[in-house]
Formats: sequence, C-alpha cells, structure tokens
Amino acid sequence: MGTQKKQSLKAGRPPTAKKTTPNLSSKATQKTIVTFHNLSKALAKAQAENDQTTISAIETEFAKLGGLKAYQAASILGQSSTRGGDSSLQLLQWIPKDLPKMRMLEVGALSTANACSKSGLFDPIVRIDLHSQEPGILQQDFMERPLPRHEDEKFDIISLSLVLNFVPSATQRGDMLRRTTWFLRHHDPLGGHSALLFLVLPAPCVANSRYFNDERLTLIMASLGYVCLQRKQTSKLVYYLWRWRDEPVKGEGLGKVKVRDRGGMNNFCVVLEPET
Ligand SMILES: C[S@@+](CC[C@H](N)C(=O)[O-])C[C@H]1O[C@@H](n2cnc3c(N)ncnc32)[C@H](O)[C@@H]1O
Repeated sequence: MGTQKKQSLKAGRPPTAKKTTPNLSSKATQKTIVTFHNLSKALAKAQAENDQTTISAIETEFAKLGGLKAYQAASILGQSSTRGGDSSLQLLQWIPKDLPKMRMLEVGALSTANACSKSGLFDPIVRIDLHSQEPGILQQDFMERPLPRHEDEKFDIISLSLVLNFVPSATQRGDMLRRTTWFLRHHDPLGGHSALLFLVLPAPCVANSRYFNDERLTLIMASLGYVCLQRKQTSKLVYYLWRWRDEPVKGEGLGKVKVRDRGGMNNFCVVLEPET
C-alpha cells in the first residue's frame, strides 16, 4: 500500500511498444512542455490579479523558452513513434469502419498527416490551432471560432487531444467542453450521424489530482449531454470517446470540489459554470 510511484502532470505521452531509456533530448522536450504549462498557469493567475510586474516577468520567461512555437515543436516530437506516438491511432481503433464519412473538427492540430488524416474515414477534416504549423491547419482559437449557422456547418466528431490540459484555468476548461456541444450535429440514428468527442488528457489529470477524477469528469460531461462510449488509460494518457446525446442542462454548474488529498498530487481541475 502506498508504494506506487505518484504520477505527476509531467507525464504526457503513451508508452512506446519497446521501453527505451529516455535520452537527453526527450527530457529536454518534456521540460519545455512542463515549463510552458507552468508559465501558462502562472500567467492566468497574474492576469486575474492584474499583477503587471508578474505578467511582464512571465512574458520574459515565455520568450526565453521560445513561446508557443517551442512548445509545439516539443509536442510534435512527442507525437513521433519513437516518443510514444500519435494519439489519433486510439480513435481509429474505436471508430466503426463502415460509417459514412464523418465531418471532423480537430482542435489543437499539429500535423495534417496523423493517423486520422490518413484513414479516409473523415471528410472533411477541419484542423485548427492557436499557432498553425502547416497550410492545412487554420490558425484559430476554438474559443473564438464563429458558431455554425446551419447544421451542415457542424461536425460529427471533434478531436480534443491534449488540448484541455493546455487551457490555463479550470473555468476556461469547462467553457471549452461546453463549446464543443455547439459545434456538434444532432445525433440522427437514421441518417447515421454520430456526434462524438474524442478527448485525451495526461493520465495524472484524472488519476492524481486533488480536484478531479473520472467521476467529476463524468458528471460534467453528463451535464453537457455526453455519455462515455470508450475509455482507455495508459501509464501516461487517458483517452475517451463520448457521444453527445442530449442538450446541456441549463443553469447547472459543477464547481471545484476536493475529491482526495495525498502528498504529490496535482491541482488539475475543470469547473463548469452555469450557462447564462
Ligand atoms: C500538446 S498540443 C497537442 C497536439 C495534438 N492534438 C496531440 O494530441 O498531440 C496542444 C495544442 O493545442 C493548441 N490549442 C490550445 N488551446 C487551443 C484553442 N483554444 N484553440 C485552438 N488550439 C488550441 C495549442 O496551440 C497546441 O498546439
């Protein structure tokens, strides 16, 4: 009892098939990702407190690190097969191959050549990112993306892989999850449309947080109208496939609740504010 090594938020990639000794550059890659996340959290706090001195100091640190570009470069390295691979491979294992082609929105897209892009199961794939790395990726903040005017502009599936943990505050994470429902088509069993959300998080977000676990996530998702179809956890990542079935419950919020507390835990949290 209690002998298991605690997971930290540093863990962020699925294990490779063959265990390899981490080399210096994979450590450096992970350090960039962790530093970026820590700076983002500190910046959100300083901004909330309107602490200009701290904001300037953090911005200097971001610049020294190389900003979002350096973070994305580190994340792309993490997607390479030698570093743990492409999370969209898991989605392909869960999607039936005989469905009509699905309209996909990939939020936080780093490449146009991941497994989903090559599968032929999705058409079109609209890829967006805060900082586009390729012509096939639209530079756009999902939180600012114009809302669809017609059902035809909505999607059958949204991919949110390692994006929610990138969002600096708990309420913004809740807002992001709620926003996914505004972009999904209503499920039409006869027309074959499935409104799906593929969500990937670093495992410690649910497995080792004082304020978040699978139960809290399920409550939030249920309040938004989602049911869990699939879940898989590795030592580093947790993957989910959710079906959006019902309209979100109006006026319902889910705040910050301590679900457990042990030394070495993190404070990752998602808060769902009541929709106004
Ligand atoms: C760790 S990378 C994950 C990339 C890839 N989806 C994966 O699974 O490896 C997170 C990406 O999410 C993007 N991102 C974060 N918030 C976003 C937002 N609000 N809108 C669009 N992209 C966002 C970041 O710019 C970053 O490139």
